[in-house]
Amino acid sequence: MAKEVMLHAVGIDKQFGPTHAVDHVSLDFNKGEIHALIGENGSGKSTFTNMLTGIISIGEGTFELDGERIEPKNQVDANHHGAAVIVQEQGTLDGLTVAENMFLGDEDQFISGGIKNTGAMIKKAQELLDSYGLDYIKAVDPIENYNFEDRKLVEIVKSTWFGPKVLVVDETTTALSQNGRAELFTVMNKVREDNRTVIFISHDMAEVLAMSDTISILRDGEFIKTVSAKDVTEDELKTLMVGRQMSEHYYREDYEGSMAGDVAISMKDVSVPNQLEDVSLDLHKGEILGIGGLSECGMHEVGKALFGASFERSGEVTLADGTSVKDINTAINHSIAYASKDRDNESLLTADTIQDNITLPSLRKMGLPLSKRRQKQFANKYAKEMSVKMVNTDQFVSALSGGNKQKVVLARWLGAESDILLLDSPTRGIDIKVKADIYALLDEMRKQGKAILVISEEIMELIGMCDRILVMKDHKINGELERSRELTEQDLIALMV
Ligand SMILES: Nc1ncnc2c1ncn2[C@@H]1O[C@H](COP(=O)(O)OP(=O)(O)OP(=O)(O)O)[C@@H](O)[C@H]1O
Repeated sequence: MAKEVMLHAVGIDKQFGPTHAVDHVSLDFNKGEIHALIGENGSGKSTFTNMLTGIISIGEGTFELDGERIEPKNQVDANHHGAAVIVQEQGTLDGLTVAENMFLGDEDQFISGGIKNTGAMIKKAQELLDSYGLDYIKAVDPIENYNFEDRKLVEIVKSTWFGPKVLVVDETTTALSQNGRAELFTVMNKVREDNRTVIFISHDMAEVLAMSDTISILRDGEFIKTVSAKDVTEDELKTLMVGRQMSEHYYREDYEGSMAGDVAISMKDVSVPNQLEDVSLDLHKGEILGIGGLSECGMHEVGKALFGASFERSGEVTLADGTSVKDINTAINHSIAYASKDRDNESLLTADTIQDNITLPSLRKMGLPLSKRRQKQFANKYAKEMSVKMVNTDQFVSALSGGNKQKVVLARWLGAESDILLLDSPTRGIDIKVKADIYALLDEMRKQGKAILVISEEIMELIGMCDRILVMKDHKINGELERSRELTEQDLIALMV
């Protein structure tokens, strides 16, 4: 039976100054399907869907949703027309409760006689959270009480409870752990079963093939092709995205024992309330140490604790020379790099330029007086090394695509020539081509004797890149696995649950 079209996009176009982000794209999305939109970083995926969901205005072209032409003025307006989005970065606002975030712009339903019935709003929000199995999240709490993943789960409820006709899931999976992903996939499948539509943006080709019915490819803002998921392989998709054949190599290929040297940094009996309980570990020079686990296991706090960025930390973090790392300043002064999972809030100065972001921890090294020309050369060198897709380094970081922001974070620490790298979700939102480059870079740094910690939700990344993997459960280390050809996803999962 021929499928009915849910969303008919004709000649959709957007330019940002010299950047032609979306170039006259015409595309149909059917009812009852999960339709993946794939392409390299900066290929225009988010710009296309942001026009549909009211985050930015439409440059040119028309969207017809279920027979109605829509031109959303903002996200709330888009919701009212049946288009919703779960964004790549933080989609909830500080300073509001969970309930207020869920009904932001839609509070009218709780107002009668000019008075807002807050109790009714909290009750409805809690009922919705409970119905998604998220009863541990309290509608009445300030949203700041919750971590990045929980806030994403709130956003999933916020974006779907009213049954949107089209739901955009923009590179959300990599912000979630295994159980968070399962929750998201349940929601996506439900949208499909209800004969509505999901537009699914992801850089994980295995996930794209497993989840979607149809796949459309964008390259440099242009529409390339739509294929049926059952007729295409991962390699064919990669070739379509990149425009040339990709090499087979991806992860490290050596399995002959680790080259690990002396301990570079260690943590002993470190506890952080509700996050870590008596965690001890050694990170050696010349090794990549992986940390994995399910959400709430505390793994993201390990990076923060080592970087001196935890609140209320007890226990010791010590460098090889005996220095105790108690705060961020000490960490930076001793050449420690840290990339947070919450990129926009904790890793980047989004209101500053690419140059400022890249040079920040290296300014002292450049010496006084600070030469503008040197700073520019420095930023250019490392932005180029990470293939940041940009107009130039004077561009604001806020104007970059998600994956390109992540490249700026990595360019900064590459430039700082840090000896210890603490990388939380280092390839989050990064396309396959750059991912391969980052893996090669990590391997090179390891060979140079740098100590590298990789905290990751990507089990294959941990298996493929790490010399050792510590698996966490309930805020403690639950087991250690050595690098081996025989290691499987199941070995890690068994220690996570
Ligand atoms: N507000 C903006 N101002 C200037 N340029 C922008 C802006 N938003 C996006 N761009 C540019 O438009 C292009 C497309 O970006 P977009 O975010 O749509 O890519 P994407 O395919 O979603 O990438 P990613 O996979 O990294 O999320 C990029 O070159 C980006 O730098």
